[in-house]
Amino acid sequence: MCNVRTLRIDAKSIIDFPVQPLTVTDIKQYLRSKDIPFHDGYSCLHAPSIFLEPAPEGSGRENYSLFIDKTTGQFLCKETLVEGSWEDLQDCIEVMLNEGQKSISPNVLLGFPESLEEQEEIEMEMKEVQRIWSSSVPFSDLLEEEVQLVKTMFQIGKLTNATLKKFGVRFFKPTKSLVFPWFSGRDSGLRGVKLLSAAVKDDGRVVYTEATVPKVSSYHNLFGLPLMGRKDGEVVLTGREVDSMAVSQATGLPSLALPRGVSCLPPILLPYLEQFKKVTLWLGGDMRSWEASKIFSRKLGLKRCSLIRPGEFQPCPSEALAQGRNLVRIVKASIPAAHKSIVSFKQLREDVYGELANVEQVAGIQWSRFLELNRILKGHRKGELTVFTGPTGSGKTTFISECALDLCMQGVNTLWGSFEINNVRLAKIMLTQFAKQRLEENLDQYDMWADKFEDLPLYFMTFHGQQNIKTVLDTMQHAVYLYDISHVIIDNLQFMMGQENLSLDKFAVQDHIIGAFRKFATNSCCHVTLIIHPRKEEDDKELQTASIFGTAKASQEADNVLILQEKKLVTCPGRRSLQVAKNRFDGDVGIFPLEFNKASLTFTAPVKGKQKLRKVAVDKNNSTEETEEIEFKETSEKPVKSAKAKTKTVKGSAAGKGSTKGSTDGERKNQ
Ligand SMILES: Nc1ncnc2c1ncn2[C@@H]1O[C@H](COP(=O)(O)OP(=O)(O)OP(=O)(O)O)[C@@H](O)[C@H]1O
Repeated sequence: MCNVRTLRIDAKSIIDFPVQPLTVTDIKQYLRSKDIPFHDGYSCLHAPSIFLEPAPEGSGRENYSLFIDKTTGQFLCKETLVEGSWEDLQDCIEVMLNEGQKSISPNVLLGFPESLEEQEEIEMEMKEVQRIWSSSVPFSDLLEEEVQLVKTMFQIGKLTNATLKKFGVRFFKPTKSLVFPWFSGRDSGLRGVKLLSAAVKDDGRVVYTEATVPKVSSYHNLFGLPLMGRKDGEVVLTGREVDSMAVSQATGLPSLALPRGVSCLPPILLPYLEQFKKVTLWLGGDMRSWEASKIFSRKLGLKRCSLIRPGEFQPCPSEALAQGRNLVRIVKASIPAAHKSIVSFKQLREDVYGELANVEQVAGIQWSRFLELNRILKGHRKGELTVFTGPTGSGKTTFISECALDLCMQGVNTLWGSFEINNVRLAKIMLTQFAKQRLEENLDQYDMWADKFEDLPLYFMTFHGQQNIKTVLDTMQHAVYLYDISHVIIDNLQFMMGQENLSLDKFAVQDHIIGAFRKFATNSCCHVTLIIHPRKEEDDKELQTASIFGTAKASQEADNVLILQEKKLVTCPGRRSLQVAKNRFDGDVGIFPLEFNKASLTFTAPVKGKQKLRKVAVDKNNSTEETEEIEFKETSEKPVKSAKAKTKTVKGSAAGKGSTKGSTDGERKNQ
């Protein structure tokens, strides 16, 4: 039944996914068959909550607080905060109707027992949230010089104290962090905090780091939510808390910040955005934000979304405020997200300009371990299809694993379809490459590396062996919706061949499958890397594009063709090189040698000596004993580089080992 899971190999990390994908028609038909009224919203259907006593008939107070995601069927009752899968909801409705009731207690699902370990973790996290919050200081309690210093540090000099107060922002002295609270929309209870810290690097750059409690995978704060009025019909969605405050202060418009910026829009947040007839996405000032805003607007419903195109005069909101720009005018100049399929150059002209003016960003994410790939391919771009081949057993999986890991460590949300080797083996390879050392010999470091590894936006399909292409594509689509996946790796294509129509010849089947992946990559704005075996060649011959198994379709459809070349030299048996045989982006092709390191399974240099944990500097004067154990992610330079700070004393705080289950965005939290 379930096809996607995160690394943590336990039942809770599996997402319910029906083999037959759900359609909105199925959901509507079911609700109608049970006489449950509903409205058709933007991303969700709205129905009266079955978890609340129904309002007296004719009172007009019917509470449509149950939101059912039109794509997944996942539901959330905004009043009781009960949430769960479509199957859970159906079960609840059946039980309710069987008992002849008009509502059902939220405890049916709320009471779903978490494991003892999970309960303890949640409790510990909540204590940590409270501890940080109560030892943080409201801006009104800081001396004016301190306020100015903090504002300078975070480049928010133009934000007024009144705005900071309105959004409930505080300052946590021990780590010199801004504290953004996560208040539940329902009862204003504190559910979490995000800490933003600034540090000056040796070269004078200021690097901002973020930490959340609870851990980022279960931190679902739409910052600013308690300030929304029931009647507000318009919102400006930003990628950072400081941006939302800038928009709110300068325009007076309601504004919300996404918890993880441009990296994803978890569907669990969609119900909270249903009330807005107009959503303006102003996610930042670079091309990545622009791409993300186009992708997110699909989830939100294109028709109600307008996008702010980044540019010299339209930076991110906080920068616009700092530069004294007119934010009202920028919001007014936003462009509708809904586009016609035929466009004139007039409509494209700004896009073309954007590409010309931002050559580096358009080239995609840069590999940090494979500089030669950057030189030839220029970067990793969304929506492309890469075909990768190489002799049997030459190290294709091992190489692609490191290549994908490199991108994932930089915030590329990644989904693996490993049909040949199981996920535990694959994760072991990746973890070894991540740690750049043989962990078998350093088991004492396992937890430290596994904790960091778990924070990567990395997901695995649980398929093994031969699979049907439609099921695989449906699962990929589902994962793109849930996790904003932007890179899927399929290892390998041959595992999709066996299930197809046997009356067709195998080349036709393969062509059909390649066509389907191509279409998926383009339509979902997701990079697909497809491993295909080569046809049988003589052993000592180098492979070429024409050596890819099947017809020429694979290389025609691919944007990039990569070949792992193996030189059978007696003197140097492990010698491999990577050939870029096709590059549709700018045509550059080339080949470069790879050095394989058997201990770290990497094709790049392993670390020398023992790995050291990075420490986050603390203010000695202010450091209470429990100040350091907070996990930070750098946000300014490399978006998802996680460095964990270790504590002197505190046990079991949020960043400690196993502090939060690797819970997934789509999972039921049973709050
Ligand atoms: N450059 C290399 N030199 C020597 N051994 C390597 C090299 N790269 C990978 N290996 C080792 O070779 C084995 C096979 O690697 P891998 O599974 O990545 O190959 P593959 O090409 O994906 O295989 P298949 O063709 O079966 O799909 C692994 O044990 C791996 O550690």
